Amino acid sequence: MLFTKMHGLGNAYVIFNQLDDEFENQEFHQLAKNISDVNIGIGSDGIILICSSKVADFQIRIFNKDGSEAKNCGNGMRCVAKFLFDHMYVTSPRFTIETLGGVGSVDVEVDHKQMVKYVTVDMGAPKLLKGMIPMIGDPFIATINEPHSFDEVTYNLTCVSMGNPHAIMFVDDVKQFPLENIGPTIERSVLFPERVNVGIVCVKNRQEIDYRVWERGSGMTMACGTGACAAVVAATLNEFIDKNKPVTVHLPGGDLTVRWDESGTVWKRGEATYICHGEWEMDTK
Ligand SMILES: N[C@@H](CCC[C@H](N)C(=O)O)C(=O)O
Repeated sequence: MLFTKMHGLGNAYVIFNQLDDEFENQEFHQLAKNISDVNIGIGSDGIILICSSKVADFQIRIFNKDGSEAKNCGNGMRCVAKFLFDHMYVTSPRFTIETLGGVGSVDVEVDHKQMVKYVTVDMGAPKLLKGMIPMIGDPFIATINEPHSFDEVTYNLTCVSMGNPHAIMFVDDVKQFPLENIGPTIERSVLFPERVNVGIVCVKNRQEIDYRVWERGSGMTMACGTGACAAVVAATLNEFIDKNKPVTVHLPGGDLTVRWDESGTVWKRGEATYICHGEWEMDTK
């Protein structure tokens, strides 16, 4: 089966184009675990399948490194948009992609070789109520700077769903904060029945934030597109930054520009990059 490995700011996915060549009888959860493994597979943060859609131009399915299926993937959307436009599955620079979290539109910008360099994704409106995250507690209230204790330490959480759930904390220094240790505890806390992506944010000024993430199902990654959007929404809700102004999000893998506009939509712009193309040997697994 032919694959393309791509990354969005170091958040790497092995992409299988199912438009021309479909997997037969595959157990995708196990496949994602095998492929993502750096020793017995290709090594990635997960896999993405590009499929046809009844409601949008294309559909993607996203599987994390641990085999769990995710509802949305901001970096994956940019990678898939680049793949589809560069390989001429679409000629219009604007098209739509369906995920389990809904339909988003993408706008591509090309370089001098007519290859996609930047992609802007309409990430939709964030969901804030606990019932929509989902998170235990009153389903009709939002979680903004709410104290919760994990491993006997209290952290203030702001929770945002961008199709997938994010718990955001504000810290003084994202590099010094021990996210590797506390991330897995919060991810699997009883507070979050579907687990959660855990992000830390340091606000540099009203146009710039630092962000690091522990991803549900994939662990530490170099970037998370939905997480960067959730971080900007959380920083706005806590009045550190302003709605409708573009914010540069500095991630370990590079920068994204995110804007939460007055209509409620979150826009995200950034790069997508090829790593390699190859063939996955189905028979040997
Ligand atoms: N890295 C992605 C998000 C992938 C899914 C996430 N781990 C989840 O399970 O919700 C992104 O760029 O948004």
